[in-house]
Amino acid sequence: MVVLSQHVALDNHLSVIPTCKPVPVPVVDLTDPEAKTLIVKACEEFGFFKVVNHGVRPDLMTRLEQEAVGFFALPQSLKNQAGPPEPYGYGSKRIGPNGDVGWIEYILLNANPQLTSPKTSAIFRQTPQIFREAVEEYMKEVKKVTCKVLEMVTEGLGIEPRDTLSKMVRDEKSDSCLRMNHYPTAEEEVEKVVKVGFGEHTDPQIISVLRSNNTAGLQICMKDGSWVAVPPDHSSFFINVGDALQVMTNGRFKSVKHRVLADTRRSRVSMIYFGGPPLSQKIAPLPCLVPKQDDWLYKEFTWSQYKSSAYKSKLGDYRLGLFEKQPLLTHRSNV
Ligand SMILES: C=C1C[C@]23C[C@@]1(O)CC[C@H]2[C@@]12CC[C@H](O)[C@@](C)(C(=O)O1)[C@H]2[C@@H]3C(=O)O
Ligand SMILES: O=C(O)CCC(=O)C(=O)O
Ligand SMILES: [Fe+2]
Repeated sequence: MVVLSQHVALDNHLSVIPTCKPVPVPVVDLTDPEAKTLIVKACEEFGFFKVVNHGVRPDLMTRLEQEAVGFFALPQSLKNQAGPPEPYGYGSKRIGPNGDVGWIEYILLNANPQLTSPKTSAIFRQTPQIFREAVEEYMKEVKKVTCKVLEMVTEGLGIEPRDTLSKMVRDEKSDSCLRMNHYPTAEEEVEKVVKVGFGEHTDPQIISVLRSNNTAGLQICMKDGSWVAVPPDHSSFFINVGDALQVMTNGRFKSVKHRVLADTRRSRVSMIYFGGPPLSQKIAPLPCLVPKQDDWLYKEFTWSQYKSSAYKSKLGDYRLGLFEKQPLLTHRSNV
């Protein structure tokens, strides 16, 4: 694998990074009786894996992709009517509220259909009814995959009841969202060096379920700090462990750092379902995994507290730092 060198500043805001070689990632067949064991192993080792035999119809995935491509092909002035995102709506180049930028345009939607915002309505005003239908149907299906994976996680870890995690996503107040990203093609800046589409970060939620077209670009960070390219596969889902799951497993699962580089020949279109808990949900290490509070690496917080602090952070910040417990001093009687 090519060792990555330092980022190079470009126009003061976009970075360029040399490419790195693709490596195979763990693949889990959801119909395999061993799936839950393989999922736990992948979450411990990588915080990332690919899922096949997930049960979502391919035509549903391609329909949503086509509709998203249709939206991104609209005149800029029309798309801008649905932006800037707050945080839902249409965004271009700017990611989040704190100055992050990327070679990207996107739509961010709340997964709860009752929580529409003016920006979200503007997206659906610009697009045919079939777009809204494709979004709704896709979200229903991808939510099932999310819950199935979470139930395999709890079973694999011996957590009871098995819906301990999935019920947070199934809850009608679950704070899940759907993001559709479009990374236009980008010329090579210098030899083998391309633009950053989405800078390195971890996802805040429980798990993220990603589907993309067959254009490369996604990279994940390994435990030793090296970056590896994930070969795209338009018929599979890629699962990321998010910060909330890292906390609930007391750090046994790692929230995977990842990023997207723009491709030089083809545009990339991805859609990611972020499975999140309700705002009032308390997040802490699960007592059945870590019964003694003294052993908890994190303080308890609500998802609402975590979200507010995440939205004050920059993309690449280590957001869990604020919620880590100070290591206990060993007991000394005469101090
Ligand atoms: C820079 C930011 C964008 C983000 C909110 C944040 O302040 C930090 C976390 C970012 C992230 C990463 C994963 C998802 O794409 C996202 C929707 C999320 O929940 O956290 C984005 C946020 C965003 O784009 O609004
Ligand atoms: O577009 C992708 O492939 C990944 C994007 C991502 O990491 C995100 O939206 O949080
Ligand atoms: Fe992400």
